Amino acid sequence: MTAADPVKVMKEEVGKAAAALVKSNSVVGLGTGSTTAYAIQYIGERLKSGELKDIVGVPTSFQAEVLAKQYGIPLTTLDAIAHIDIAIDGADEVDPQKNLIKGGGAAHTREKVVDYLANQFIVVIDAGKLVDKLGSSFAVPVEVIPMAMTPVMNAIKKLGGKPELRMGVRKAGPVITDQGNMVIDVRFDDIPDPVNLEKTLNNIPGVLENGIFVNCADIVLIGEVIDGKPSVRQI
Ligand SMILES: O=C(CO)[C@H](O)[C@H](O)COP(=O)(O)O
Repeated sequence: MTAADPVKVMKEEVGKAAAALVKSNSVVGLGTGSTTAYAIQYIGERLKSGELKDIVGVPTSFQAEVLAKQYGIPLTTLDAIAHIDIAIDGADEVDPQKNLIKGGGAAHTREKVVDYLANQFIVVIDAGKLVDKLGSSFAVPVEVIPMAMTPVMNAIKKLGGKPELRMGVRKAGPVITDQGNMVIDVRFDDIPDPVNLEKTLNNIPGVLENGIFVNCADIVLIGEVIDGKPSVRQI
């Protein structure tokens, strides 16, 4: 028998813990990525068992929509609801102030809309996503409308960033977002002020949204494996 992948174990454990926080009669923002996929699965299982009743989901991506349908979670849109009670979403980096870099799945634009609207935003990560400073291990994803690609890249270089167009895997050419745009991944040697960088990037004409999320996460659930046993702690 092969040993279970510890990162997968952490993701499942933390996804399950987040799903347990969802209450009946609520509107739930459904995030994107492999960790949130477990939360969606367990929300679906709680619905199926009757433990959870009358919830509707707001998906943050095509992936979340497909998974929600697969696990029997009814869906709605932002036009049909007055608020979102809770959103569950992953992250690529989390700093001690609970600022995030998101967008590893190129879904950060819709994720930002849904996660910021939620009364409670729960971030689900494995312990490897914790960093002292944002940008230490992950580039900042920036969604750009295709005709503005070159001027946006030039503007980013002037800010000291190193931009790289995200390319598809098992697809020739760039990654195309759910909105039909492209993603530039930007490495910064240092991000001393994430609040300011988020605004500065979004002010470049042609940028739709970037993956820095500040002052937004309420709870971060962290999946860990300690002495071979999976556990979840929160900050
Ligand atoms: O921001 C995201 C997608 O745009 C994801 O939430 C983030 O990339 C984390 O993904 P995973 O849980 O697969 O590590």
